[in-house]
Amino acid sequence: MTRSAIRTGAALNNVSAGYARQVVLHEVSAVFPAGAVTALVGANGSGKSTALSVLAGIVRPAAGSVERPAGRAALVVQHDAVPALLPITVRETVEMGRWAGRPWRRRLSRHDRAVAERCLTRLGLDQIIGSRLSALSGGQRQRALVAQALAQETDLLLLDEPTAALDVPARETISRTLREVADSGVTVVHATHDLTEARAADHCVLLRQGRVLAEGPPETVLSQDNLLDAWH
Ligand SMILES: Nc1ncnc2c1ncn2[C@@H]1O[C@H](COP(=O)(O)OP(=O)(O)OP(=O)(O)O)[C@@H](O)[C@H]1O
Repeated sequence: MTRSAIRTGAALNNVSAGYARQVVLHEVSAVFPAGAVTALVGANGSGKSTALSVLAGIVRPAAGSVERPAGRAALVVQHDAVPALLPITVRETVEMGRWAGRPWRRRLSRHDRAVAERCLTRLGLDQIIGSRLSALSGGQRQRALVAQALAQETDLLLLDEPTAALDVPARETISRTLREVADSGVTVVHATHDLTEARAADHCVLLRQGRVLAEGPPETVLSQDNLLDAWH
């Protein structure tokens, strides 16, 4: 993606943010292009999840500003952060995506159900729609969570290590879906430790100890020197 082709989908402008006892992000500025997949890369604790939470509006910056599309963002947290014993089925999990931001107890429309159905199929979940979330493997659960996020039909899709510890087919299903969603105009941002995946992104933001070490095309951002810097 050339600089001139970049249309901003979301951006952090000089953002400092963190938690009660700790500032995690220090004056972070980064652009997340619309209609593109951005990989957020960095060592453990470098602030990737915190940056996603700031973009999602869950963590409020102590300083700086956040640009994002109007409406809610969909955030897919790491699947082991979701209580495995939630007594709901795969279908219910995905349909919950249609409840997001709506009045409580409003019935799902035919359109809502059709959208959920499409998302279930897209993530290859047709055979297990009636299964309890608690009965699924990590990869199946992750695909259900991605389908739930897609069902929200947002312009900003954020995912925290969506393919970590998944087998190759599950990883490919999710990566292909993220690509298709970005091609439809959505701003997709995923945190990843997988450099192959990061290199397949359109844009890359490399964090080191809560600061942006490099931003731009993956082939330049993920240079040997930058990677050494980021991990030391
Ligand atoms: N909810 C929270 N409350 C307090 N501190 C937190 C919280 N979430 C993260 N932190 C702290 O913020 C720092 C950055 O963590 P963060 O999860 O953003 O990094 P990360 O790059 O996503 O790490 P990883 O690759 O391990 O997932 C860490 O020191 C962590 O302990």
